Amino acid sequence: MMIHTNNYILNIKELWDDVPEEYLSHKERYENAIKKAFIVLKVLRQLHTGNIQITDHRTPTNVYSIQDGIFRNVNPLLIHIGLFWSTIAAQASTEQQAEWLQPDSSMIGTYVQTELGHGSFIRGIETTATYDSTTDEFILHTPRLSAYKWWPGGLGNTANACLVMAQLYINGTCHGLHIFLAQIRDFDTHKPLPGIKVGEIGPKMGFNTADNGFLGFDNHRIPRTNMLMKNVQVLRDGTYVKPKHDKLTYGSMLLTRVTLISDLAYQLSKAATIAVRYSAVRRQSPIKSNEPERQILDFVSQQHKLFITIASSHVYRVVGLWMWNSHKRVTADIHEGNMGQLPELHALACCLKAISSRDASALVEQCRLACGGHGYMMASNLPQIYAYTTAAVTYEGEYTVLLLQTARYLVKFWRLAAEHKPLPQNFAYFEDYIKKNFEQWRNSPEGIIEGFKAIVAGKTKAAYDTLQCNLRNGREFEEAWNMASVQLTNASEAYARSLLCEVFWKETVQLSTKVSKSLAIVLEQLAELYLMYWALEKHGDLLLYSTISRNDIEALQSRYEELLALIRPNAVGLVDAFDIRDEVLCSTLGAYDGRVYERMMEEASKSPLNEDVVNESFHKYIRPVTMKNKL
Ligand SMILES: CCCCCCCCCC/C=C\CCCCC/C=C/C(=O)SCCNC(=O)CCNC(=O)[C@H](O)C(C)(C)COP(=O)(O)OP(=O)(O)OC[C@H]1O[C@@H](n2cnc3c(N)ncnc32)[C@H](O)[C@@H]1OP(=O)(O)O
Ligand SMILES: Cc1cc2nc3c(=O)[nH]c(=O)nc-3n(C[C@H](O)[C@H](O)[C@H](O)COP(=O)(O)OP(=O)(O)OC[C@H]3O[C@@H](n4cnc5c(N)ncnc54)[C@H](O)[C@@H]3O)c2cc1C
Repeated sequence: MMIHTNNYILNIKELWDDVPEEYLSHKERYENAIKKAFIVLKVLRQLHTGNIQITDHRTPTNVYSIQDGIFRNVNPLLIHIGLFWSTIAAQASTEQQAEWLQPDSSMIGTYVQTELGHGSFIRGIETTATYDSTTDEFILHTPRLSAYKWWPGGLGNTANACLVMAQLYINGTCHGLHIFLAQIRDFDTHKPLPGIKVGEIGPKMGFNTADNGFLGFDNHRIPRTNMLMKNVQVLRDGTYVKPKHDKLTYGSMLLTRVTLISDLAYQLSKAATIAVRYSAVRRQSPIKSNEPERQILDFVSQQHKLFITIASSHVYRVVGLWMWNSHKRVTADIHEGNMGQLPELHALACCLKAISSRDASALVEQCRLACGGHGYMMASNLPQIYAYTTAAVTYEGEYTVLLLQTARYLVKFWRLAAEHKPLPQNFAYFEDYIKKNFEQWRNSPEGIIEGFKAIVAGKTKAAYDTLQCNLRNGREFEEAWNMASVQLTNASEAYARSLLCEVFWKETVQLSTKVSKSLAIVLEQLAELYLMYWALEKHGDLLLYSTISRNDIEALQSRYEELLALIRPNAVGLVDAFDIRDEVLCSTLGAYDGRVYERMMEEASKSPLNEDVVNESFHKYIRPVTMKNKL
């Protein structure tokens, strides 16, 4: 069968709610979401097996993006689809993949890593997998409360299998963290298997249909062949065959961090679409007293809040794709046994995941605030987008922890520079900074990119010098590192921003040669706006570390304001171009037809509190008090 994915899914009636999700209980929400999740899974399986074929050439991304409308919250099978499958595909041996990756598999899985006691510091994970050579099995065990797995999506009620991260023990020796496939529920009855304690962790700020769960093992046995063995093996006699790189086990986190950048770009484009369309419909106060009230989008301060969100969505889409391609390249190298590029990819993924999630949540919130009171309504969908987006600052590597990973990488290169050792081309600017080869400031995108590099060099130097000073004062390295950690994260953040500016600008300039002249102009305006915005935000750093002057900053401010005016006529067109359907936006404020007030009234009429003209609580609680006072 040939289908158009969007039309096909939009026509599956059971996927679309009559009652808004907010009015359901925690339990009803899950049950509603899981019903839909299995309809979506069926479509994905049909696409995978070729039983249905698409005419719109964009799946599974298509299915992925439309699911935001179907669930409004989160697909409880997100981790099954996004992490369980992909981890098996990346880390299981060919034989294991052939067995486990069957399209008609009974396994519904999840990725079980974090524990009550440890999330960031995964070497501290306490769950053990002890090899028993007499039975050729691993014994999974949760030694204490803090070792209970806590958080995995889909674990609470849905999954019957999982990939568990545990400390591998063979003959009393700990070989560190490894991944094991464990069945946790009976495939037929869905009851937890003996030795398994599993449940759901309760309501959260968002992700309330994600079915996050807890899990404990009481000496639960699994076959030896259930350890993921592509990169590392345990042989029948208990011989341990080491991986080529000891962080290959962390590959799923690396991949998800890369993928997340594009997902956050998409969340930003949703928030921008809602806020810009609303700002074109909403009129509030005239600009000149004798004129009619203006669209709020005409207020320059409103443009300042919103156009950076449009631009940032483009930045993260471009940089997300750039990282995706790097990941593909590095993975191919790793297959050939070459691990050389892995540290760089890890360092880039860490800081870009950290900054993209932090930017996205701040900008989504900015869009919500830009919609005034109406942005506070759940029916605007901005609170849900915010709750979803802000979670990404924490999961898959917490913000500060990831920035500190990138800082390790920067400090290594600074040390080389300080010792006058050869540097890779992309860090040649460290040497320039040390030699005080400062470029004359240029008020142009290229000039700003150079300025940002000077900030990276300056902040890395400051952090490095503090580190050295702490060491000279007798501190141990880890303590000295901790004492310098504010400066180290600042250096990492600056590095991420310089990468974002450079990659976005270069990719835009390249893209501009391939599109129409009029489109190229708008794309370059957006890219320039992004660079100017951040140069102005960071003007203090530029004054400290580059050759910028006060006059240059004033000129940047004027150009920035000019760009806001140039982008204004295209603002609605730019968000329309994100091409997000109303069914996915789920917003009274952001629908294509602009019927904001009508939709708000229609949504309000769905409130159960409007079902009775007089709510029964009046008779129970209000009237006895108010009538008594009258007497
Ligand atoms: C309809 C269907 C469509 C389906 C589409 C799916 C699309 C998916 C899109 C995604 C969208 C949404 C996803 C939502 C999912 C939410 C689910 C969330 C899941 C999770 O959160 S899982 C748990 C994640 N946990 C973490 O991330 C923990 C963070 N901590 C760590 O990663 C590490 O511990 C660390 C990075 C802090 C390092 O710790 P440690 O072991 O102590 O190491 P160090 O001593 O610091 O470093 C040692 C050296 O190793 C290097 N290193 C570390 N990590 C890596 C790595 N991953 N790769 C390579 N190298 C690594 C480190 O740099 C050090 O090197 P050095 O010594 O400096 O040379
Ligand atoms: C919505 C959601 C979904 C999730 N889904 C999953 C899942 O499917 N599977 C799974 O396994 N996990 C999942 N997680 C767990 C998630 O990966 C962890 O919460 C995350 O890695 C952060 O770890 P933590 O909670 O232990 O925070 P902590 O590490 O305790 O962080 C708390 C504070 O301590 C600071 N801190 C910690 N260590 C350091 C350090 N070394 N230096 C400086 N500061 C430090 C942090 O910066 C932070 O400010 C999910 C979490 C959320 C919120």
